[in-house]
Amino acid sequence: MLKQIFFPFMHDIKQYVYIKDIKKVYSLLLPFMLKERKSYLIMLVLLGLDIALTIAFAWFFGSMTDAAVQSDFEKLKQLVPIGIILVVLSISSNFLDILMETKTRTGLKRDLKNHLFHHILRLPTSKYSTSRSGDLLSHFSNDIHSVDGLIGRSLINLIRLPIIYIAVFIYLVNINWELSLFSIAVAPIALVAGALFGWLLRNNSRLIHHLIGSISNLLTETLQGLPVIRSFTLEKQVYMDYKKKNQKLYELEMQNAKLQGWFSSGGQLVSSITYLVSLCLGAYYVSHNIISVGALLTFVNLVHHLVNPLTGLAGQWAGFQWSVSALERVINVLDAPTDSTALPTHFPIKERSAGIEFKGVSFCYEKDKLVLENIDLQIPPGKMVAIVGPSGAGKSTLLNLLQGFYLAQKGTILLNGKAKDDYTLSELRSMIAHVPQETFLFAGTVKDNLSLARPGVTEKEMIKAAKSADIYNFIMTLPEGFDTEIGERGIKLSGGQKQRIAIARAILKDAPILLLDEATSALDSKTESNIKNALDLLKEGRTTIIIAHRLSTIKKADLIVVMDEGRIIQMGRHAELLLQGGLYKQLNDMQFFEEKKAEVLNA
Ligand SMILES: Nc1ncnc2c1ncn2[C@@H]1O[C@H](COP(=O)(O)OP(=O)(O)OP(=O)(O)O)[C@@H](O)[C@H]1O
Repeated sequence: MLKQIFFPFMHDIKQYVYIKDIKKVYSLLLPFMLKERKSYLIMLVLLGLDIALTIAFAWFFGSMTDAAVQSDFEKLKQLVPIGIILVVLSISSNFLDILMETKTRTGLKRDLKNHLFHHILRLPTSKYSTSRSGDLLSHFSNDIHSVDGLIGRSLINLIRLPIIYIAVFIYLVNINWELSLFSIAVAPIALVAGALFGWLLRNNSRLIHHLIGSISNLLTETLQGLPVIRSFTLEKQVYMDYKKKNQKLYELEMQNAKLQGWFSSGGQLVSSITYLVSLCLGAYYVSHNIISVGALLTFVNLVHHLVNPLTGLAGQWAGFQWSVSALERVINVLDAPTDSTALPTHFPIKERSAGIEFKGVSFCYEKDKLVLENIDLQIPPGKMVAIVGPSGAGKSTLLNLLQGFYLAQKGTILLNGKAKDDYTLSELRSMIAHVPQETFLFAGTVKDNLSLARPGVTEKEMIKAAKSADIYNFIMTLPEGFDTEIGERGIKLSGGQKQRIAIARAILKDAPILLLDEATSALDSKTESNIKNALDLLKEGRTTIIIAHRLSTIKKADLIVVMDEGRIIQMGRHAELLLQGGLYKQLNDMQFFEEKKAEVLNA
């Protein structure tokens, strides 16, 4: 209550100083700073030396002037070597300071980037579906680079400026206390102006960092979706959008520049007035023999160290705010819980196959929107199960849960009788080879993409897998065979060729569980039947779950599971299900009719 009466602005001040945010950013930075503690220690020693040198130089100029005015050549001779020592010390400490500062700053940013990348790689799939890759990229390209205001020179300056202020003030009081008191009269003005400036700049900085993220999103999405942009003639629209955002960024940056300009000019005005008035007052004191000419020179030399720390400190504060607002965005990502503490890596699996069991599994991506409802499914080791059903029935979601991309809200999934969550992510994912609906190939050669399957894939194994996936002959027609570059995301290949390379990659993984999600959807019937034998061979002994819309490909499955609206509505073998009637028979009849129609039309 008393606090409210006597300090009614306390709440605002707290908000304005952002102690909580500063604590938060430094609790993130501290371990990285501690790693660079040796360099920081050297910088602190150099800081002490710098302060001593500042005062020593001022004293030196004053003494030289007095000796010159008094024609004291003996004193001048004594002062020259001191001057040389001061210059050598200053140059050496400056060199070492630049080296140490760069080392801490770049070393810390390197470690922070590694830490962020390590964290992003472990984020759950659900987090990726709510983040945009452009935003994530801008954390590396912009936000971490903006952290300079919290580390390195800026941090040392935040310590240096108040110390130099006090040291210089004490030294000046010894020369003339009236002059010194006048010189610090501007302190409150400079502090208030600096703080206000810092606050304005922080708000602006937030907007700029956010906008840079948004521009990065637009660029990545444009480059990834170029074919769509071209076919829908969206070039002009995208360009206008980009231009608008770029203009906004320009305006915000100009606003920042204006703020800095105003502040810097204000600072200059204050320091010039202080400087001039001290000079006039000093000249008056010299003319009345109160101080010597040398003392006046020392005073004038040092007085800007009384004004500059105040404006300088506020300038550092502004840089500090810029960095805090950038790091806040990084902290938002780092605050998100991860799937595992270690990065998943290849784990050698001995088993040839594995039993899978879904026990009362229910799942929703978004709250209260059930996508899977009470799924009970048992797949003995080495068996092949096909999942069919209309689009959106939840078939791929079942595979997502099995691979631990998402966690079921209810029920358990067992692998070889052991709960899926009791396996490490390395063990779980090494047990499964997955050919997803959308093939993703990396930029690089065919060989690069195939060797991702597992460590130590041999050339012989690669050729065998390529033959099984019916892609070997095609690879041999490429200019450099397996060493041919296939472009970003495999852009130089057709959909079917990409899919066959993905199948070859899954074959090479040699995992006990094989998941094929519409793995042959982009293939023509002839190619599909060519690789059918290979897939049959591959399935042998392994537990296979296959999602297919073309029912002809799954007739031989040990079990066919029919899904609709997140539930299993039918289960059995092909013939049994046809006898049962229901959705499976409807789907089958529809496809039979379509195939017949196509045959008649082609005849
Ligand atoms: N990441 C996600 N976030 C939110 N909802 C999702 C997500 N992925 C899928 N869904 C929703 O979950 C439901 C089931 O999707 P799923 O991909 O499992 O269907 P599917 O049976 O495999 O369909 P298709 O045969 O078309 O591939 C759909 O309604 C879909 O909109």
